[in-house]
Amino acid sequence: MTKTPMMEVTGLRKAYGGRTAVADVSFTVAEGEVFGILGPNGAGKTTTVECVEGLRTPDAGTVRVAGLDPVTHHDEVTRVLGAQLQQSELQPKITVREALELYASFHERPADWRVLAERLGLAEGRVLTTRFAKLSGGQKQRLSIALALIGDPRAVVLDELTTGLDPRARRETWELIEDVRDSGVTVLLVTHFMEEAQRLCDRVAVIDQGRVAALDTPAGLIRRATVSTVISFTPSAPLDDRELAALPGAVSVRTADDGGIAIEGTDETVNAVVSLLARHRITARRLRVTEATLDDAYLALTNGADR
Ligand SMILES: Nc1ncnc2c1ncn2[C@@H]1O[C@H](COP(=O)(O)OP(=O)(O)OP(=O)(O)O)[C@@H](O)[C@H]1O
Repeated sequence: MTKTPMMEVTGLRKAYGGRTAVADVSFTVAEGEVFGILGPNGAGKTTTVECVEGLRTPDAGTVRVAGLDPVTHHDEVTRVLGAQLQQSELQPKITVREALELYASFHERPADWRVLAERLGLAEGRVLTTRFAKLSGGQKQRLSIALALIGDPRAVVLDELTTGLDPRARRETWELIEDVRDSGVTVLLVTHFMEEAQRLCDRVAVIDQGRVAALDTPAGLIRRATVSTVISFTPSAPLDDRELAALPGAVSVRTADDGGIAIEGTDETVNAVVSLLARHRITARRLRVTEATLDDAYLALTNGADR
């Protein structure tokens, strides 16, 4: 028997007035997965997850969360799916402890807020008695994750969680998301950051102009975008360009005025270059191998532009 997916979005369409925000989006998220939604500004990411949360009604297509329609079964879906609050939903004067207690009281079977506060580093020092307005950016994000998890949900939506955080707070937040995943909670993660998607997500949907431009594992997206590996070095003696161009997987060979060579190819080409150099007893200075990253794949898939 196949398991019901945690989330299933099929042919989703949503327009605001005459303006189409989501034209055609489909994806399935399995239980326990960290699924990323990546895309330029205005691509339709937030609209998509708001439809998953039941905050917006699709114009066409279907959305299911644990098999339920989030609009018609809103209460049941709220028990399954935790969502972050918009910061504006919290009073500036509410303390961390009050916010945790208040939001726990909204749920029939809430998680123990003290355990959550401990897990998310909100129980240290005076954080629990600090007012929301006085928290640092990283602490606000941790509270936001805690409030998303307070109903003890099976899945959670995290939208642009690390935007505006410094690199250290961002890395700490990534560790928290990894903890959430390790506790078995499914994560739907909206992000602008390639590094974040590459590190955290099992699969990623790249959304561009309201459509899924590609859906794969981060490694699969990199392969699919046919961006390649570049091997560059300066040989101790001249090499024949034609011999380099004939190496397995080599796509192009460029020689700079200073004798530096850059070969675009694959992992296979890297090995072939090393053997060729050994055969000719040539040493390589400044040898570098630049692997394609999800950044390259993303730019290739979305034509590079933030709109
Ligand atoms: N409430 C709304 N009313 C009118 N237009 C909207 C509304 N919300 C979003 N839009 C428009 O719909 C399109 C998609 O927006 P959406 O917020 O879903 O994209 P996004 O990918 O999340 O973008 P960002 O990364 O900038 O948050 C954009 O052109 C946006 O201006």
